[in-house]
Amino acid sequence: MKLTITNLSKQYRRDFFGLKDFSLELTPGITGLLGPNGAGKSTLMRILATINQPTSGTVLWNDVDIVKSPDTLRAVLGYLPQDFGIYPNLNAVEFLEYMAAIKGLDSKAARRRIEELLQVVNLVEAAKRPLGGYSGGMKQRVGIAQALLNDPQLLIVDEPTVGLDPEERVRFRNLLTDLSGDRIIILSTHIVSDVEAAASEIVMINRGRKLQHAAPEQLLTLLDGKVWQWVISADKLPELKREYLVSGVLRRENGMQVRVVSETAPAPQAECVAPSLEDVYLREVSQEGASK
Ligand SMILES: Nc1ncnc2c1ncn2[C@@H]1O[C@H](COP(=O)(O)OP(=O)(O)OP(=O)(O)O)[C@@H](O)[C@H]1O
Repeated sequence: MKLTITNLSKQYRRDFFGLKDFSLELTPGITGLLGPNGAGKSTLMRILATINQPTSGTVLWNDVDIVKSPDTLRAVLGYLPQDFGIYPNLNAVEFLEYMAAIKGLDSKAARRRIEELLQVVNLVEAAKRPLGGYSGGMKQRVGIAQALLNDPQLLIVDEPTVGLDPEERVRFRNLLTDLSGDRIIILSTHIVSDVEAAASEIVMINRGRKLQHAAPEQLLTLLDGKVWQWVISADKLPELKREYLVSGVLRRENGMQVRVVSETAPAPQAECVAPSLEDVYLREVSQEGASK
């Protein structure tokens, strides 16, 4: 089972590409697609979900071209789009039955699958309540349930934690981890903590281009010996930000504890600390365009 993306580009205007020369090979497990707003994440996911067509490049699902033969992938695809709309007057069972019918599932098999899925997403008790009264997290769990109706081999979830409170976000992350098994899951987000625990591989993207693709622990090694921490007085912060990439600031009793990414010690009292994925992400996004 593999998804092979080669030199994929999507041109929106004469001088603007939403995605540019993007190549990637994915195998089972969770891949976190991490990038700021407007980076090109949805553009990529909509092409992979066979909703949009690329301007150039290819996507192969087990060596079959998904642009020429979209149905091969559609049969085994689950997709939770960013702007997933629910029907507020339907309850979860009615909604899932409706989605199963759209997907062409046999109604008896669908009923069994819906019962199973309501357990998986922990919505058995709320199953007969109208979706309009659900919390953000519950709506996203119904969204995942509809994406899982056909037991997909490729599951694409686009910014699923937007609008969720911290507890719901953790619950949703755990749910995805439980689902990983023998399928390819692509999870897009601009929030580092959404992917650092769950994803076995992370792809960083900005301005339509791939910046990095590696396991989280490999990415951390990029900044070994390059993250520094010390305390400064608050009035020195603007100057520090002009000169260095400041990846974190914490208020302390004796001033501001700053975290800085720098090749060499930025101050005599700066202590070298272990890099975080957030440091790597900020460095990649800020360095992009500059020479590395
Ligand atoms: N249909 C379109 N026509 C023109 N430009 C578009 C279109 N769709 C997206 N874009 C632009 O392409 C770029 C990438 O957008 P995309 O939605 O893929 O980013 P994203 O990483 O998913 O960010 P967000 O989370 O903010 O949606 C953005 O600059 C966006 O404005």
